[in-house]
Amino acid sequence: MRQPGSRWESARRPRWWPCRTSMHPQESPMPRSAVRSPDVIRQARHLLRQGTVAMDMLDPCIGRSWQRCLALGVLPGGTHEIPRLSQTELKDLRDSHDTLLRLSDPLLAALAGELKDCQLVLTSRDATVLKACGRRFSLEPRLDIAAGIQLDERWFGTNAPAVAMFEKAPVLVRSSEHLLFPDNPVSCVAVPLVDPDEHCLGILDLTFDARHRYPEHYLGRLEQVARALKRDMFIQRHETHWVLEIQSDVMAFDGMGAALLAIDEDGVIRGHERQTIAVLGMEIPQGTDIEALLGQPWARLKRQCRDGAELLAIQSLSGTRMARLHAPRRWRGAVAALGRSASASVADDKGRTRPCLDSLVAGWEPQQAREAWRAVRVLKAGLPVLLQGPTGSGKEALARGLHEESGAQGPFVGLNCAAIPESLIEAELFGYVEGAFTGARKGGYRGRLLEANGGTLLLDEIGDMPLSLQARLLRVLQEKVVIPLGEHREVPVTAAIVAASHRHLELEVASGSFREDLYYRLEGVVVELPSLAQQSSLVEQIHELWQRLEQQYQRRVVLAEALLARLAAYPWPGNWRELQHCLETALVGLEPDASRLDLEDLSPRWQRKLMDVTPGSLGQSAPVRPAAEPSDLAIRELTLKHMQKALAAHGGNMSAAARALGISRSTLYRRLEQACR
Ligand SMILES: Nc1ncnc2c1ncn2[C@@H]1O[C@H](COP(=O)(O)OP(=O)(O)OP(=O)(O)O)[C@@H](O)[C@H]1O
Repeated sequence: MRQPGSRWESARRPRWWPCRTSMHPQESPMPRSAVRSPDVIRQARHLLRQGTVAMDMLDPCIGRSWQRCLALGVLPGGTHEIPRLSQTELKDLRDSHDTLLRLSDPLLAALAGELKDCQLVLTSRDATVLKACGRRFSLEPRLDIAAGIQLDERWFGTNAPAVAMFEKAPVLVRSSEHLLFPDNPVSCVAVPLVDPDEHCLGILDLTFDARHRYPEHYLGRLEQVARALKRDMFIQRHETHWVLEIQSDVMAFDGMGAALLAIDEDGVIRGHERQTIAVLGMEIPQGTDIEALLGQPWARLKRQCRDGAELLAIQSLSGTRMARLHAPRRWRGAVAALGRSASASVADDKGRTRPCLDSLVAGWEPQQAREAWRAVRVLKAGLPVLLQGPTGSGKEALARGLHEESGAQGPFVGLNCAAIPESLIEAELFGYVEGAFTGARKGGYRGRLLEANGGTLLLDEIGDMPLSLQARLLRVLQEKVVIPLGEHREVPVTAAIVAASHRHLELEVASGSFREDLYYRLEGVVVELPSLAQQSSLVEQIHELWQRLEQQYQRRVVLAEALLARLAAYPWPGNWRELQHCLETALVGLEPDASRLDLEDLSPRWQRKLMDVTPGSLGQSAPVRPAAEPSDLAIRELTLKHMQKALAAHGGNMSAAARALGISRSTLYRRLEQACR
């Protein structure tokens, strides 16, 4: 384990230039401005040919690299081949760096989209290229930087990933400092990527035109990415905890010098990142109470986070600090990462995020939404509710939302009455004892009703339940007891029942296929789910769904405005299911490095469908949804969302966000101002 203060702890060093880690006053008596100038480096190369590394003329980390190369006999003028891994070796290497590749993917995709004129290179811990994307500079073929090439100094001489690996610090290598290839017109910056324990995972490198005047900006951007990766890993490691990210400085919002604390539900600190001690200027023993540290009620901080006030001002020993509270995964949705309320969605056990009740009813008429909230209260009181709506309108999603909102401690259990043969529904629902019938499981089966005890049972497509079972179900609802098949005694049922159907049950009653008495028992609260075409804020809803998908697939992709407008104008006959399928396939089918989704990126079938619908023709294509006409307000909302998203994706950097949106910085300012008016 490395000690605090080791060179991996890049975020603790002051941000000055050049090569802050390796600069040592005694080593470089020349004025700082002179070191690294092309003339001085030329003189140093001249001396190198005579076997001397002129440390006083070079940036110290470059000087050390030249010394290593000299000792290895790697000298300018060589034309040898540079080793590359075979496909099998490369696959093995990539497999052994799986975590790095997976976690860095969304960050690199965003960076590649932002820095189009650069080449972005991710290497292994020993500087072998795992992945290269972005611009390709036309260098000699043997220098072509592609996956599998080994950038070890033994072959490649001085280069940024290898120097960063040795120095364990961010580095800049200017074109003429590349020992073997001084005439290549590219400079490079590289940073080590480390995990929260300061273990090196790999190196991130950016190669760019040597004429660029401010290479340190590139280095700063890479440091931000390295920091974000480390933070994401910490948060992921503590996914059941709250993570409080405290900025080192009240004015700093880039997260570079932040302290990270993992806190449990009761406010007890369960872990912290190494640099936290330095940032807060104090030891933090495990088990410390966060309230004692901050002098602020923990419950209030959590509430603020749930209410969406993610950026918090907190008091610490050294004064006011800005902090960000990340909710545990149970609460966290994609939106949380992008600066919205953390309670808009919940994650299921497969890591997919699901909308919560608030967000499910966001586009509904107020009266319909009120019924959904009434249903929560009714369920809490132990009475059944009925959900009715067209296929794909989200009945099951709503049932889950009601269950979560009701605060039930037991599980959510579903039974689709249309999906199981009539002969099996009875056993599935009511359970049975061992030997109750031929083929009964050894030990019997509790049945879904009892499995859901203390929680919620969704009886989906209840209109398909056989009439004979409807009578038994009615008894369960009235008496709150069940008699499993082959059993003689009654077993209490404490599950709340949600029934759902796409059929109009009142009509089914009239036609005799649904029992009238059961219908009356269920119709106390009927929530009618609107079709997607009847919902008002479709733009917003598509946005939220997109963010959830981004979270699920760990990608950051901007949805082009023109495409979003078309999606919002499409009538979606298959409702949420169709919309979700369209967006999900679009996202997973997108090139791994793409950072934006346009109409042209969709499958030809979807392109054709969406081409036929324009926001202008919306009135004709979806007459039932006049509210979805892209009003000024909707367009303003859409624009604001897009800009906010781009800003969040680029850590608040206006220039980078403007570039990603394809507009100038001043236009971005102007549009933000207009949208917020
Ligand atoms: N408000 C919503 N926001 C985003 N996705 C939703 C929403 N509602 C439903 N979905 C998604 O749409 C799909 C269909 O939803 P669900 O199964 O709940 O519909 P349903 O009405 O029960 O369908 P069916 O009548 O065919 O059983 C699911 O993948 C669900 O996650």
